[in-house]
Amino acid sequence: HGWGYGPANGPETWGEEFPVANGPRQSPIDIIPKDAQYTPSLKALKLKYDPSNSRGILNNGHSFQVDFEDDGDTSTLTGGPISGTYRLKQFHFHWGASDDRGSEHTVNGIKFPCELHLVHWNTKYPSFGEAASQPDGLAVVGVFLKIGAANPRLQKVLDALDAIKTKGKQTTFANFDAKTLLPSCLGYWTYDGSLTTPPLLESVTWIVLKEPISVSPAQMARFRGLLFSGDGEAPCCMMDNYRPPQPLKGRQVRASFK
Ligand SMILES: NS(=O)(=O)c1nccs1
Ligand SMILES: [Zn+2]
Repeated sequence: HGWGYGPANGPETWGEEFPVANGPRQSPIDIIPKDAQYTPSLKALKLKYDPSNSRGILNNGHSFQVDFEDDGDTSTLTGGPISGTYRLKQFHFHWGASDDRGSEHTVNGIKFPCELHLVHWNTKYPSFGEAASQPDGLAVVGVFLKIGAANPRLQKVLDALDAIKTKGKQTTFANFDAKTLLPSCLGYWTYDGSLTTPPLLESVTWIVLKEPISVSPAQMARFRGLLFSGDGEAPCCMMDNYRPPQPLKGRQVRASFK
């Protein structure tokens, strides 16, 4: 059986098959705002997403993701700490079994109940796969979800989950504007890191937004209705699908805001 989040195949075991798990630029990390270097030369994030690029929503057995058509430069990330143009490939979430945990990045050791990742790849490379093996290949925007009022922007995503309950299920997911999932303020922390799931490739420029978006307890319960397991297998609830913070190993975290 492959990697997962259980006692036998979870984050503490990933280094056996993926030795980079103990590398110099692993993610996520604990962000300590007072240790972040305010860098006025950091540009504002420019996110231009075309809703017509959304394709489908898939339960991949580790999380669920919304996939985007990335054959052209219609849904892109530019500005921020990166140079060039990065294309939106997919977004997905990580969450906990209860509202006291679930995020991958933490802030002053505080865990959020959920974290959204918008995954982009550098168009200087021919494909996502190629980019994923390059030190400047990927840029992931992380957004914290904080318990509060129900978030109407999540509704379309949540309503699609009943159709992808088990591993491998997917359904069409058209005309979704990923921009609606972003908070109003785009202030961010940024650092050099990795994928937080195997193969844990050290190719990600992380851009973690300071302002969370809201999610209600009832909405969180719907994430937890998904299954890690496939149709006909013993049902295993999809929750606690997060990697804990990794050693900073001397890396600097920069802030786009004071
Ligand atoms: N959780 S993550 O955004 O670092 C990621 N892992 C694999 C593809 S994208
Ligand atoms: Zn992720």
